[in-house]
Order: sequence, then C-alpha cells, then structure tokens
Amino acid sequence: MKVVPIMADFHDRSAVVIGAGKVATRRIRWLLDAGARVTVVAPLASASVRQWADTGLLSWKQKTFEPEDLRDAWIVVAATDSPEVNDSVAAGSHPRQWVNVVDRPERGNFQVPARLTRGRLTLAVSTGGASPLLAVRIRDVLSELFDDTWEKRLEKKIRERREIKESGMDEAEKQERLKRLAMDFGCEKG
Ligand SMILES: C[C@@]1(CC(=O)O)c2cc3[nH]c(cc4nc(cc5[nH]c(cc(n2)[C@H]1CCC(=O)O)[C@@](C)(CC(=O)O)[C@@H]5CCC(=O)O)C(CC(=O)O)=C4CCC(=O)O)c(CCC(=O)O)c3CC(=O)O
Ligand SMILES: NC(=O)C1=CN([C@@H]2O[C@H](COP(=O)(O)OP(=O)(O)OC[C@H]3O[C@@H](n4cnc5c(N)ncnc54)[C@H](O)[C@@H]3O)[C@@H](O)[C@H]2O)C=CC1
Repeated sequence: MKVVPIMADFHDRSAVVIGAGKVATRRIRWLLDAGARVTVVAPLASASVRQWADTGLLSWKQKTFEPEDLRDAWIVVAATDSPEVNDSVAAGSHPRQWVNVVDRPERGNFQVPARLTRGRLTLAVSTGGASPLLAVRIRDVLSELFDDTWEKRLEKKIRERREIKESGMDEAEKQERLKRLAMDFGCEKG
C-alpha cells in the first residue's frame, strides 16, 4: 500500500463498523473522537459499545452483517472475528468508500497508524502492516520526547507566528523569524 499521510476531518461523516469486539471498539473510539456519526453492526458488543449506544453516542444494530448495512456510509470498518464476514464486507463496499479491513488490510484502502496527540500536534506511526506492535513501540519512544508540555508549546507558537506575520517587518526578516521560531524545538519548557 502506498502511504499517503493526511489529516482528515470526519466531522458528521457517517461511519459503519461491522463487529463490536476488542479491535472494533478501538476503531469506534477513534471515529467518535474524530466526530464521525457511527453505526455499529454486531450481534455482541463490548461494554464500551453498549454504553455508547445507551447514551446515544452511536447507533448499534444488534444483528449480523448484511450488505445493505454499508449503504450511505462514508467510512467502512470490517472488524469481526470472522475472515469470511470481513471479506464479504470488503466485497460489498463501493470503490468510493474508505474501507479498513482489520485482518486483511490489502482488501481495504486505508490502515490505521499508532497515534499520539499533544494538543494540535499529531504523530502517526505506520509500519505499513509490517509490525503493528513495532509502530506502537516507536510511538511510545516518541511520546517521551514529545511530552505533554507540547500542547502549550504549540499554542504559544500560534501566537508568536501570528505576531510575526502581522508585524510591519519586511518579508525577508519575517521569513527569517518564522524559520527561527520553527527551529526553537526542544530546549525551553512550556
Ligand atoms: C495493517 C493494520 C490494519 C489496520 O488498520 O487495522 C493492522 C493489521 C493487523 N494487526 C494485527 C495484530 C495486532 N495489532 C495490534 C495493535 C494495533 N494495530 C494497529 C494497526 C494496524 N494493524 C494496521 C497497521 C499499522 C502498522 O503496521 O503500523 C494499531 C497500531 C492501531 C490501531 O489498531 O488503532 C494498534 C495499536 C493500538 C495502540 O496501542 O495504540 C495488536 C495488539 C493489540 O491488539 O493489543 C495485535 C496483536 C499482536 C500481533 O499480532 O502482532 C494483525 C494480525 C491479526 C490476526 O492475528 O488475525 C493484523 C493483520 C495483518 O497481520 O495483516
Ligand atoms: N488490526 C488490528 O489492530 C488487529 C486485528 N486483529 C484481527 O481482528 C479480528 C477481531 O478481533 P477482536 O476484536 O479481538 O474480536 P472479538 O472476538 O473481540 O470481536 C468479534 C466481534 O465480531 C462480531 N461478529 C461476529 N460475526 C459477525 C457477523 N456476522 N456480523 C457482524 N458482527 C459479527 C461479534 O459480535 C463481536 O462483536 C481478529 O480476528 C484479528 O484477525 C486482532 C488484533 C489487532
């Protein structure tokens, strides 16, 4: 799979997740965090999914998968423990849908990286399916360098960058200052 890094806004996009076990629950949390409107199709659901359904955060259809379930979805996740069912989800999807197949990524058209967010900073680590747990390990190493002071640091950068851009300095000076601002990386705290 060719890797294309994007920052996507799923706000109000409809997502359907087939399955509601361990891996599906991880995908669902990620989709809810990203603002998607989530429908879950599964006969059995994890405690988290049942709770999200009870509190109206998502809609849970308690049944087995049928191809009609994919209609109108922008994002499709095949996350059951049955390779056959996951296969028929992939087969039933439309080429224009974003499809993640958790046991056979090559049948879908997107994968989910290991993630780390610090306010506006997002780090995504992918090994392209070579070793998901290595991606997690790399993410954990990076999380020490990019500790939680980074949320504040970036908020400060926004102000400093805006000040430079709106100042009366000439263009060359602005460029120089902006470059220096970006270089100011790991020394100062907060
Ligand atoms: C291709 C990809 C597709 C996708 O997007 O789903 C994929 C595929 C597969 N994963 C498998 C196994 C496991 N994956 C994890 C964990 C994570 N897997 C994630 C991503 C991805 N996994 C995508 C590639 C990312 C990359 O390479 O960088 C993470 C990073 C992100 C996330 O899931 O949110 C998340 C860490 C979450 C966190 O902690 O932050 C664990 C551990 C656990 O679940 O606790 C195990 C069990 C241990 C083991 O098997 O190593 C299997 C074999 C399944 C089987 O046995 O049938 C396949 C299928 C295959 O091998 O092709
Ligand atoms: N991509 C990843 O990060 C990982 C992928 N996996 C793969 O993900 C698969 C799922 O693993 P878990 O979430 O641990 O399984 P699980 O056993 O916790 O959950 C399975 C879910 O599938 C549902 N299901 C079964 N048949 C269905 C049907 N016909 N229609 C709709 N829903 C149905 C069940 O009701 C249940 O909610 C594993 O088989 C494995 O291949 C496993 C670990 C990590």
